[in-house]
Amino acid sequence: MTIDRLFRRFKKKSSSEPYTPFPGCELSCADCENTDCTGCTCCSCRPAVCRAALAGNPNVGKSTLFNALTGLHQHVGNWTGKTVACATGFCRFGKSSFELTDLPGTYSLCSDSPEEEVAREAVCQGCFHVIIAICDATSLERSLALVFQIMALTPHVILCVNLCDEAKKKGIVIDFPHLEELLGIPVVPISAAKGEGLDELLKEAGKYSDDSPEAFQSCEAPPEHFMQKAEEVSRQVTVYHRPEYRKRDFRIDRAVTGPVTGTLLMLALLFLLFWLSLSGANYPSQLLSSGFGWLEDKLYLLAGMGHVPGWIQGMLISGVYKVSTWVIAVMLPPMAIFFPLFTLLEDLGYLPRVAFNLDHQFKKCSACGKQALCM
Ligand SMILES: Nc1nc2c(ncn2[C@@H]2O[C@H](COP(=O)(O)OP(=O)(O)OP(=O)(O)O)[C@@H](O)[C@H]2O)c(=O)[nH]1
Ligand SMILES: [Mg+2]
Repeated sequence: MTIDRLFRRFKKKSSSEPYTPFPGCELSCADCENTDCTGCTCCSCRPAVCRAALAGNPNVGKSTLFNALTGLHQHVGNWTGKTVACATGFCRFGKSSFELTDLPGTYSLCSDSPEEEVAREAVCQGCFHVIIAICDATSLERSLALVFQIMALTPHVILCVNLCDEAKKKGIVIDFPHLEELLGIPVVPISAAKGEGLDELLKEAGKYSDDSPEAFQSCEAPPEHFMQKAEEVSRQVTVYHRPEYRKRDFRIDRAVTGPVTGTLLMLALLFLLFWLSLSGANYPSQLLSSGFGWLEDKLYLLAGMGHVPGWIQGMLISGVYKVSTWVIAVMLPPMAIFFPLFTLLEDLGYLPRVAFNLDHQFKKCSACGKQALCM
């Protein structure tokens, strides 16, 4: 997709000043109107780039926001731990240019898993003008703990409350002005998947571009201290209009992660998935192979009419054609069944529960439950 098409696409979403993704350009001038400044000669001044980090718990939509703003394609999915290394992208909003860094999700700045260390190092290095701390509107109490940890290190924090569309669906109402008052930092509600609230977020972030980044010490306070504060603040600003939604979620969660019910359900679902992929694939496989067989006869007929030498017919039709179509007929149907079903389970949020259920067993082999999803 060309920059112009991207520009037009993003322009449509934005009501006032558009944000414009552009490829890696360190030397973007705030006054330069070019969307791609690579090799631009009019930028004689130093770049006015606001470096912002997207930090937050796993699965709160950091990469979704990063992709929406930069036009890049970071891996997005409904389970935790997809982003394991920092990714950088650029975008522009009005006269401000932004260098955005998508960090791996972390629950705390004191954690010691490799990807969480990457996030901690990035935040503490102090190379960002502002940290955009992303929270999940549907579970504010959990996500706010990390925000408090970041706030203990730097005042340059914006709280971005994502998944507001989901919260609305579940009848969760958050008093954002009160939250802003309690925290003393800007709070911007967004829905990254729908591209809502992104203008306001960039407007807030742009205000920090003149501040100079500074390095911080890693946080020393115990995470429990921040968790308590997070619960308190969340209780004061959140109203649940449909508590039955929460209760139903809890009940389902308890069933799918329970030691007995969770394991039985997981085995049954995995069995069903493989059975559907293998048995269900037989019919389309047969159909494909008879179709390819019919085409093979026609190809031989055509080759005979064209007086193609027998050894070339054998090499091309019995060799290349037959082998490739055989592989397609055997491999394509199971994949066409397995991957959409797997994606459905992912979107339903079941895969993180599988990772949770298998974590204990995987730990015994010095691995972790998340690795089960790749197997
Ligand atoms: N409904 C809704 N879903 C969203 C929104 N933002 C993100 N999601 C979904 O939330 C899930 C997680 O999004 P990611 O962007 O992968 O989350 P992440 O924070 O980068 O996760 P990690 O890289 O694992 O830390 C995906 O299934 C997204 O489609 C939103 O605003 N609304
Ligand atoms: Mg991510």
